[in-house]
Amino acid sequence: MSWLNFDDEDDVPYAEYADHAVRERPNPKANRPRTKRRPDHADSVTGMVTGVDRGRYAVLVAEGADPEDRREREIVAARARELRRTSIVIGDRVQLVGDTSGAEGSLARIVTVGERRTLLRRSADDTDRVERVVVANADQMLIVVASANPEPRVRLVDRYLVAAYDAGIAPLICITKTDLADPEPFLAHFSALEVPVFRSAPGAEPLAAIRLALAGHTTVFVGHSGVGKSTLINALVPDAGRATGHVNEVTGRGRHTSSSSVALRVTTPAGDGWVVDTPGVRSFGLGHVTSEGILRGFTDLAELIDHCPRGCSHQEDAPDCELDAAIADGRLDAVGAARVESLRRLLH
Ligand SMILES: Nc1nc2c(ncn2[C@@H]2O[C@H](COP(=O)(O)OP(=O)(O)OP(=O)(O)O)[C@@H](O)[C@H]2O)c(=O)[nH]1
Ligand SMILES: [Zn+2]
Repeated sequence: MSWLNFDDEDDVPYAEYADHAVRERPNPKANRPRTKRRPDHADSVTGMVTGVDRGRYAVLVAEGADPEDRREREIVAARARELRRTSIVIGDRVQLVGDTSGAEGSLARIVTVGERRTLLRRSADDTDRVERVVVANADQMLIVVASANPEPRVRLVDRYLVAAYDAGIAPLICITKTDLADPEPFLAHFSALEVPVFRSAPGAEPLAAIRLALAGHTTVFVGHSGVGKSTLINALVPDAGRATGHVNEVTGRGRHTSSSSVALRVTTPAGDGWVVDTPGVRSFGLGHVTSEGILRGFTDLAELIDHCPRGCSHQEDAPDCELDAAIADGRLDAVGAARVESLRRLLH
């Protein structure tokens, strides 16, 4: 049940939710406005969004979270009209009213979206400033990349790292298909970052180590198509079919489910964790990230950048950029120089 509360804020007071609380419209036909009902939604139930599909949300209510009905259960809900313009995503903590029994065919109503601890965002591309929310309240990102087939791309991993650091999410890397190619030359690009790395091959999947890293966390899995992300998730969550919050399964709407994001519970000897799969997320534009945010993705260069002239753009043409000096005098080796190149491409 601990997944419901963040470890350092057990028993989130109701006021924490007030920001996004629904303001009920006065009922013009009644003598008194409906807002007289106080406190608002006192009978609401709190849960976590585990699936989203076309205006329907799967919300998991933890065991004991509802004093009236202590069962853990998955509830299908729609959003209250007042929340029409509020995005509700996987990982959101929401409050529900209406039929919260979770019985087949029942539909509850989301009336409040809780304050988000983190928000992983992306843009369609780097020029697009409209951000799309990928997941709320994740505290880790597992970047899945293959040693070969598809060929690993430094630039894509850089993007994931920037998005993670910008959102305050701790990155992890899992490199798959180490049976097909030596992963070390690729991993060398990231060795200075101190990001935990898992190496995986058929029959030698580091499942125990990954499970340990997932316990007590909400981890969003990202990766290019074909890297083996689904293979990994199926191995980590064998009963994914039952535990998922795929709204489609619940609502019976016949839509191909593999493109919708979902939160899956992973049970480990060290406690439960949540895995968020994002199969529909193909591009990872960073149009919404500031250059400071991008720099946060390059912690290995931070010390050098501290010595740059004030207001340095760190671009190729920047006068006296410390990054150029470090490449010239050998403080940065070939891998370091490649990191600078990555940074400069992202800063464009
Ligand atoms: N050789 C090798 N093949 C692997 C490994 N892991 C996964 N594969 C294969 O790679 C292919 C793609 O794996 P998936 O798990 O479907 O990849 P995915 O990342 O989920 O891809 P999408 O479903 O397109 O998002 C499958 O044929 C897997 O059997 C590995 O460690 N080594
Ligand atoms: Zn500079």
